[in-house]
Amino acid sequence: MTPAPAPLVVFDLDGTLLDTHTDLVESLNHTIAALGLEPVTYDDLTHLVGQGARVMIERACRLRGHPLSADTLPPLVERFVAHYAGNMPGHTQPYPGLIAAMDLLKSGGYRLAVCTNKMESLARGLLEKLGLTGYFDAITGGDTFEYRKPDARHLTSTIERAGGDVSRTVMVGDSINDIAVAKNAGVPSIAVPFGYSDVPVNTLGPDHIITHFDELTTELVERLLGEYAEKVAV
Ligand SMILES: O=C(O)COP(=O)(O)O
Ligand SMILES: [Mg+2]
Repeated sequence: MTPAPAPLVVFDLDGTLLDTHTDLVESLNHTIAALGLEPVTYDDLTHLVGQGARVMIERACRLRGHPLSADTLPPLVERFVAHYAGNMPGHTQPYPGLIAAMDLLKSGGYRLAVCTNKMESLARGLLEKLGLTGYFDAITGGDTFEYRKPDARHLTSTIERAGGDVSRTVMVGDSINDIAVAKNAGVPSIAVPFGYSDVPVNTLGPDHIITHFDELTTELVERLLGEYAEKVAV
């Protein structure tokens, strides 16, 4: 019998791996200030983040009563990217316990990957600045493929790039896109409650919730993989 492939843990980025909120708010407010719009707040972010910078800017402008037309968006996206990339890593930090959890998973032979709707270049730049790139076998963003979360193919393509196997993968995320992409791809999901969901994460129907990364262990991943395999076999 061939041994089971190494388990793979795929992480969302904004609100899951990294607390990016201060820098997202600052760059977003810098961007919409060009239109004379009032700043948005941290609480607004839960409704704005999830589909990348372009959608975040569109949503923020709509929130401030200024819907955009297609031709006004590109320069604003450029303004956001220049400001955000120019300030990286800014105030952004890994959530507590993340590094220790990733070290433990790696020492257990696990593979790790990032599947984010953030632009791939921004995700890579940020992880690089924080010295985290080396942890991941694959990093894919909202513009890496022609599809993105919650489309199952964003996750399955990430798994493929990371050299993982769908039947040995767990997805960790903070918002509806992450839980939905996991369901769509047929992998178990773990939700974290400290990110940018506009609803309590238990209502998203994840297979498990962790409130701190010290709960993310090889035992937990194996248990979820086993339970999920039993569930789909029924
Ligand atoms: O930047 C976004 O809008 C979403 O990013 P995430 O997929 O890493 O949460
Ligand atoms: Mg997220």
